[in-house]
Amino acid sequence: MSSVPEITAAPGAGQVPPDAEAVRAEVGAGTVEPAALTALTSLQLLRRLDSGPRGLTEAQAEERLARCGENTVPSWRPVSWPRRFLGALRDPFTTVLLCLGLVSAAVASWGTACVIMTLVVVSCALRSGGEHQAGRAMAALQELVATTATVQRRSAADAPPQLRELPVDQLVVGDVVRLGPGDLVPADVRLLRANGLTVHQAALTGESAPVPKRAVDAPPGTDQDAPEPPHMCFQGSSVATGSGTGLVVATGADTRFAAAYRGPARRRGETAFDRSVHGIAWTLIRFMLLTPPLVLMANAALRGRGLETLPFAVAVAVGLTPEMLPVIVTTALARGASLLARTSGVIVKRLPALHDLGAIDVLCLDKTGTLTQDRPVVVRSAGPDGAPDPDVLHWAAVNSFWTIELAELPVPDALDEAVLTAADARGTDPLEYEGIAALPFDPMVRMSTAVIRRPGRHGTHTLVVKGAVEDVLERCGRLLTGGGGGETALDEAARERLLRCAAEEADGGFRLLAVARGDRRPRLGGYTDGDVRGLTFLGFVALSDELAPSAADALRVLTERQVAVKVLTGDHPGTAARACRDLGLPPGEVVTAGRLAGLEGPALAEAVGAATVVARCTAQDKARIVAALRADGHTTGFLGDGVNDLPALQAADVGICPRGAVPVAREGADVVLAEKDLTAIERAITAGRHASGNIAAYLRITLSSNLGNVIAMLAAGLLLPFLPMLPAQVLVQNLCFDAAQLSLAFDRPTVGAARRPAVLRPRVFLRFITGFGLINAVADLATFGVLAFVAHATPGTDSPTMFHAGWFTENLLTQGMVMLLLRTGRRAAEGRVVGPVHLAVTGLAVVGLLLPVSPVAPLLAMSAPPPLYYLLLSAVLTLYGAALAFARMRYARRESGEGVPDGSPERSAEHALVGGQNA
Ligand SMILES: Nc1ncnc2c1ncn2[C@@H]1O[C@H](COP(=O)(O)OP(=O)(O)OP(=O)(O)O)[C@@H](O)[C@H]1O
Repeated sequence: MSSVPEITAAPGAGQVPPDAEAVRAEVGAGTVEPAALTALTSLQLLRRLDSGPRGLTEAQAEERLARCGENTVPSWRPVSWPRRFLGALRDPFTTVLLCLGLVSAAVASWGTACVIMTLVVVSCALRSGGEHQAGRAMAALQELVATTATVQRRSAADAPPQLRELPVDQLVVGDVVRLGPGDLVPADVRLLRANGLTVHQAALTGESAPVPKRAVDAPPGTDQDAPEPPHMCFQGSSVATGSGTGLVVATGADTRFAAAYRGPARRRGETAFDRSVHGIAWTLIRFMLLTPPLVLMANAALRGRGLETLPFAVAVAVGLTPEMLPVIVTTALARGASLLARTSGVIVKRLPALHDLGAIDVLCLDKTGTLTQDRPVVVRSAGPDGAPDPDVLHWAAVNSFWTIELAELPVPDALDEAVLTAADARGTDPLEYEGIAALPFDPMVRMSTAVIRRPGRHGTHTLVVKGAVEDVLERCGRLLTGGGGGETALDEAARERLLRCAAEEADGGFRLLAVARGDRRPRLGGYTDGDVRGLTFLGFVALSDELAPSAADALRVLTERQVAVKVLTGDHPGTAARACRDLGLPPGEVVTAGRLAGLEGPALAEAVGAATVVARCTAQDKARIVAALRADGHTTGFLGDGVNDLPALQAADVGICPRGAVPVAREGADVVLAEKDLTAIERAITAGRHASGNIAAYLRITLSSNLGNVIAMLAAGLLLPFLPMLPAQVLVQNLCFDAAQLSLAFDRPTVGAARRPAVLRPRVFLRFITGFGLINAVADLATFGVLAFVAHATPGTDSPTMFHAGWFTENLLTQGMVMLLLRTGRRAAEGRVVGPVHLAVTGLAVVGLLLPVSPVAPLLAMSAPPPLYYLLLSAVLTLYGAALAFARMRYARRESGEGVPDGSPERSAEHALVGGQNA
């Protein structure tokens, strides 16, 4: 990796600043012509933008902000309610309903068309209202984790510049900003200074490897005219390594990112949410589209009817539609997310991520700061022979001091701080050397280098290197011997011995830094990674890092909840394995990323499946492993906080980071924890499983009863000389169902609902609802039998109106029973709580029993059935309830594994289905 020591902007000689009006117009418009960005020298550009190397004054910045507006990408501004309503119309269910409405209107079936339109409007209004509310709540939550930029400003023209953290949206053209590892580039920036700076700009160019950047002041015509000029950093990219200072040249809608932005900020491919909820929705839509032709064919074949059955066929398809699904999904997820934020400080930035949290069956996490506290303390330093040697710590501290100093790192690394604290206590003074250049820590090469000049050695530069043992040893050709400063060649045997020695230290749980040094002739150009060769190995510094207090408990609970934990770390395998063992997580086979290098796809997933720890991972290794696990069918979460965690955060179904993570990780994650505390993840996973459980309950209940109704409608359509249900009745019944089913989004789930990953698998799910739908159909058909008997036994009651009323009552009552018996919510054994579902079911029963006997009944073409009907109906309902309870018990038993071998697809299918009902 190349790096260049600081290059400072050269003066823009001979350039006349434009007149003040022109500057104001240009800055006011928030634009500078692209050619000026690359063609002018830094100083010319600073003048052009009426700024300076010391930054803007607060007054200038305020005036520009008022004139140009905030620095936000236009497409990320809040969506208005009417736009949300129109957006809801694009939902696939709504589209199918609209098509069915058009078909009805085309055959002049106005009643059915009106019913369909009412359903569409009600569900779109509820959905867009819910989304609007959820969007506002999410925006408020996201404010809590909003990214800031380090900006250099002055309180007055003659005041000294001060660095301060500012919300990114407050930046204006002409601001001078500082960039450090893990920072998001907050606007389009022309670099004034850079040190070892590399940026990830995949969001703009698709290139995954970090790209080196440097300040360039040469005249135009060189590589600065390239599409990706090396001295420009664009909004949407992030700092991988090094540091820089830059001038903001474009903000908001004028940035290159805003121009290129189309659609969501990142596309991570199909997530667990897409696979389950969307998968089920599309399967249902196929069924809905198939239904009308099937009904037409059945009527033609069995009753010789023609196209006149089309409105009825359409009504049957509408009956299958779970039109409230989007509303329930949004409500359940939004409610879960806001509860989680209130009770645990966990912020879910993307609503479907809450569902995906509930479906996680593999959680990958880094070690440092997650399993450990990331508060390293130096315990000893030793020479190559293992004997204590304070000199090794001395050189490590010289490296830390000068890399922090020269690279202008805004936040020093915890290891550097620990080394400096320990060396300070022993009287090391790095200022006795002169700092020349620095290659800050790069997680790809796993080392940092400081170039210094030692007192009295004018013709020599000394490279002081510290980093991971294997990597530093690779750059060493010699070895320090004894205390007298003698050196010897580093042969293979010595290398093996040193690696063994390091492994022993790591097995003790220590983090290790290897330290090396090498003298060079001074060079004029900048130092690069290629110069770090032929060093002399000085020894090791060992550091301890206490385990995180809550980690052991959280790991145990995660295991109980059937979440497999994988530790993907950049650290030594021994250190990581020891941390796992001490936390009660058996490390199993410990592999290094190097050993997985040649593996891809299923082979990689299998190798990782057998291991708990994968050590010496780079950022790309972590992402590759997460992607392979996902491709293998796992719903994968990734928890990380460092700059080297970003690709994995984006590759996972759910990227999770703590609030203290580097800005780029916070931006890339879907879920932000208040603390880097594993117990918070466990609570978040539980909340996700509860929300998914309620969505699954809605689907189970709605689809089982809808399917039952459709089968009954088909049978009645073939058997009866009149329509089994009129459009107005379909409408009232559906509206009652919809209102009642909303309560499922607020249901309180059982303890058991969180025991295993909540996955909805479309095929298995459909098998489940077919079973329960058939029971419902049998109940409906039995009701028809009862109605026929009552009509026969009670003279004067054989009218369609009595049939309509009788079936209406039965439908609402059976719907209520299904809701009580198939929901995920609290069972009687867990407490006698009257929840929203109980209230909704009571409402359904009241409407079902009273409406047909009320004065409204004639308006809906209903007439009250005789008492005999109610008597017989109670018998039907009792049998129906018993059948439902029995079927559910059987499913629950199969879910707990009786008769189904462990690990069989059928067993996991049952998990998916009855997820959490069995308390
Ligand atoms: N500031 C630093 N200077 C020099 N070497 C470092 C520095 N920080 C880490 N290292 C070395 O690089 C190795 C890998 O560090 P990296 O930051 O990739 O992973 P980590 O923080 O140890 O683990 P995790 O991936 O679990 O957060 C460390 O084991 C250490 O030897």
